[in-house]
Amino acid sequence: MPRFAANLSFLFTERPFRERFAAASAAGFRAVEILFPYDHAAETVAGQLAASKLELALFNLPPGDWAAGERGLAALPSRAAEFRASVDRALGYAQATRTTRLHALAGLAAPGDKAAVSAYRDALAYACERAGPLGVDVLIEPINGRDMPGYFLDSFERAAELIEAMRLPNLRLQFDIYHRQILRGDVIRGLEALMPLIGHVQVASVPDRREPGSGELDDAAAFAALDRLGYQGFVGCEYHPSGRSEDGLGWFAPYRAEQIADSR
Ligand SMILES: O=C(O)C(=O)CO
Repeated sequence: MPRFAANLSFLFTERPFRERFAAASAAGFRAVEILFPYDHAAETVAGQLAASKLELALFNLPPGDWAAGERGLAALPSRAAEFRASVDRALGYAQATRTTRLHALAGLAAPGDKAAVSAYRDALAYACERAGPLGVDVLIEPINGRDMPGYFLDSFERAAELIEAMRLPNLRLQFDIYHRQILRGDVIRGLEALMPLIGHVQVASVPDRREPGSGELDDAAAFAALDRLGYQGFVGCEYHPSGRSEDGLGWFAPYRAEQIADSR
C-alpha cells in the first residue's frame, strides 16, 4: 500500500502553516510535502514535524520569484550562480528536517534552447554532486503546459532520456500522475516503464486537480500498480481540495489504518 504524503501547500491550507502539520497527522498521514519551506526557519519546520510525528517526504529548491511568475532556475543560464546558492540553502533545510528528496524546478525556457539544455544539465550535475554525500536525491518533474505555460521540462520522454544520459545515482524522476495523464496518458504503462527511474510520485484528479478518484482516472488502480511494481517511496497528495480538506478525504479512508500501522 502506498505511503501518502499530504502536500501542506495544497491541503489543510484553511489553517496557518504551523497548524497544518497536526491536522495532517490527525487525518492519518504520516508524511507531508511542502512546496517551499523557506518562509519559516528550518528549525521551526523540523519542530512541527517532530511534534506531529511526521516525515517530510519532499520539498522544492527555491524557485526564483514565484509571485512574479518564475518557476525555477535550473535551466536558466543567467541564473546559474543563484541556482547553486539555492541548492546549498535547500540542503540546509533538508538536513534540519531529515528530508531525502529535493525537487529542482527547471524554470521557463524553450525546450529546444541549447543554452537552457546545457544550463539544466550543469545545474543538475551540481545539485546531485552536493546532495549525494548527504543522502539526498534530486528530482526532476515533467509538468504540463496548461498549469505551467512555458515550463522547460514538459515531456516524460525528455526527462527519462536526461536521467539515463546523465547517469547520476541520485538524479530521479518525479512522476506526477496528474501531469502524466495530461501530457501523455498511459499512466500505468508509464509507471511500469519508468519505475527504475522514479524517486517520487504525486497524484491529483484529472482534469480538475482535485481529490484522487474524482476525475477521469481510476487512481486506486494506479496505487495498486505501484504496489505491484514494488514502489517503496511516497505518493504526494498535491491537489486542491474541493471543500474543507478533511471533508475530501473519503478516497484516503481505505489506506488510513495502514499508514498508521506502517509507521509504528
Ligand atoms: O506543480 C507541480 O506539480 C509541482 O510539483 C511543483 O513543485
